[in-house]
Amino acid sequence: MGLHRQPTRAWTPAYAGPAIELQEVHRRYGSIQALQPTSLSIHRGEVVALLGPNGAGKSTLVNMVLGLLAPTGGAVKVFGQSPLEAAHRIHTGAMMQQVHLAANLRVSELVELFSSYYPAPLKVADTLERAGLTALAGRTYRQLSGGQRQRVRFALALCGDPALMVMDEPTVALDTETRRAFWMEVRRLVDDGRTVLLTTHYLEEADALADRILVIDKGRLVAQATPQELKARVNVQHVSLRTVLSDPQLMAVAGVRAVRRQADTVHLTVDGTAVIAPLLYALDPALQEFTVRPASLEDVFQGLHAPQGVSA
Ligand SMILES: Nc1ncnc2c1ncn2[C@@H]1O[C@H](COP(=O)(O)OP(=O)(O)OP(=O)(O)O)[C@@H](O)[C@H]1O
Repeated sequence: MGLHRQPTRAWTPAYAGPAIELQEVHRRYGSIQALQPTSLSIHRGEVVALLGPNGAGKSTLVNMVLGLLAPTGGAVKVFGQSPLEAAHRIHTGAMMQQVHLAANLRVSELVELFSSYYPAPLKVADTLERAGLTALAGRTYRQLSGGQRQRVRFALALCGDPALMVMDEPTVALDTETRRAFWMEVRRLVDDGRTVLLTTHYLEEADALADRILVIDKGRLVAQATPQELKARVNVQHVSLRTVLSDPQLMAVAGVRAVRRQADTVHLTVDGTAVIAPLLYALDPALQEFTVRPASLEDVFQGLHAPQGVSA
């Protein structure tokens, strides 16, 4: 309902500058340059998604923001302080992929325990509610499913009432419904001025959540844009079908940019805004196995590396 939400502003750091600032930050592991020199600024109250494939450098960047990893060079500032100092001052909450928690403790006990580490935690009942754990409060951690455990990790990151929430692939194994509920909760985090930095493989997630998407590939920041700007750059959809139509006939259909065949299936790259099904059915009423897939992360990278867009 939101009516009972408290304006929990006691944590707001006095510093008025950006929540996160990276200046020429880079990180090397031996001969591997995991992150090229990168400069960026994340403002307070912003939700920023770090999007990129496996090994792109997302966790490296996030770990440096959390002070878990030192940069090889450059400066990281969180609320104008060193990341460790910011974490120490309880400005930062971290939801990481791997955490080991006492399996025999109940959910409510875990939240109480973690809350006790902080000087001004949220009320345990509020934390449970915001993480969707109220009904599971009496279960032990051992009894929880993977998705439910993820919600516990979210609760433990939130319970200290941080100004900045950093989340590494927070929804990776969640079903669609739980993922959407989680997105709403993240939007709620920023309602009262929190800043959110999260990593994801899912374009859809970045689209639903982020004010700004940072695309990272092979350790390089290759784009910074709003979801709208990014999608406009990859304005394609993918259509598959079985049809008697020839390649020239398909290419002549409005919106079709490219045709590719794989065994009996035809794959079309189509303008993102085109409504193509009626046109194809008019030409081949017997067509089969028509499926549409929206633009993927793959397309984002293709679009970024080929500014002219997809061509036949
Ligand atoms: N401790 C380490 N020692 C050596 N190389 C590492 C180490 N950690 C990461 N790397 C390398 O640095 C690069 C970036 O890794 P990073 O974990 O930041 O990527 P990521 O974008 O988070 O990937 P994923 O989506 O798979 O989690 C990769 O090439 C990875 O193999």
